[in-house]
Amino acid sequence: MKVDIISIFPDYFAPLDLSLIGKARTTGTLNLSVHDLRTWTHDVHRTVDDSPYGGGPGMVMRPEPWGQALDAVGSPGATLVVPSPVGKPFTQAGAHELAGLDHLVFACGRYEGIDQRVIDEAADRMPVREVSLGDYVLFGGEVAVIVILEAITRLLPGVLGNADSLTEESHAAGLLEAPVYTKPVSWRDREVPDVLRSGDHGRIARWRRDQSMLRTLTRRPDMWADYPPENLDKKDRKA
Ligand SMILES: Oc1ccccc1-c1ccno1
Repeated sequence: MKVDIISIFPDYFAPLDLSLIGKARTTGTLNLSVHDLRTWTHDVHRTVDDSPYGGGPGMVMRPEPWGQALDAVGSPGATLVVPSPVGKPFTQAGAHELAGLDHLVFACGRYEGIDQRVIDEAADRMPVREVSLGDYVLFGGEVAVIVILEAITRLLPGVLGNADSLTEESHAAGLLEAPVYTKPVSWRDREVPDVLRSGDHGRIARWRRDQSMLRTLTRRPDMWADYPPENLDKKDRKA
């Protein structure tokens, strides 16, 4: 997968040299390039913002640098991803959708945002996805891109050592994952549930499923409401 990130703070992405994303870059699974938006400014001050038409607080990112940056970085198969407070909520399903694409271009907005014409003009020549990480406001899109890119990269073939992790994790099957335990069996007078030490794999699987459903029902009633009833055994329907 080819990924380009455009930002006025390219150094924000130094962490993407680390851990499994760094390994994905080394192996070629992820072909990642980070670009400084100011590359496409031509004034002595390398200006990327200006005051908003109609007045109001703060500054707006100018369209010219963004237009030239997207011209330079884009490709016929590119999808523009713009983290934004007004975007569609980003979900695991969205991560899977983006992970299946060939080329992602991430635009990191700052200040009060990017001139709307940049998004509109881009949408005339490529798919555009405005995505929100949640109902809160950040300084800019850089942190959101790191989150989105991590969610995508772990879905790419060969990145996770054990692909089974992807099928049992939270949100993978529409449920929150069950609690996990490891050694020691007793810690500060708290014991690992006996069922997990029983060796009875059928019983363990049932216990984990029950725990997943209970967690989802109690912590995410919104997810529980969407959980397909056909996925529930008769025993569960009474829950
Ligand atoms: O608050 C933001 C500012 C810039 C870019 C993205 C965001 C945001 C907030 C929530 N999800 O994305």
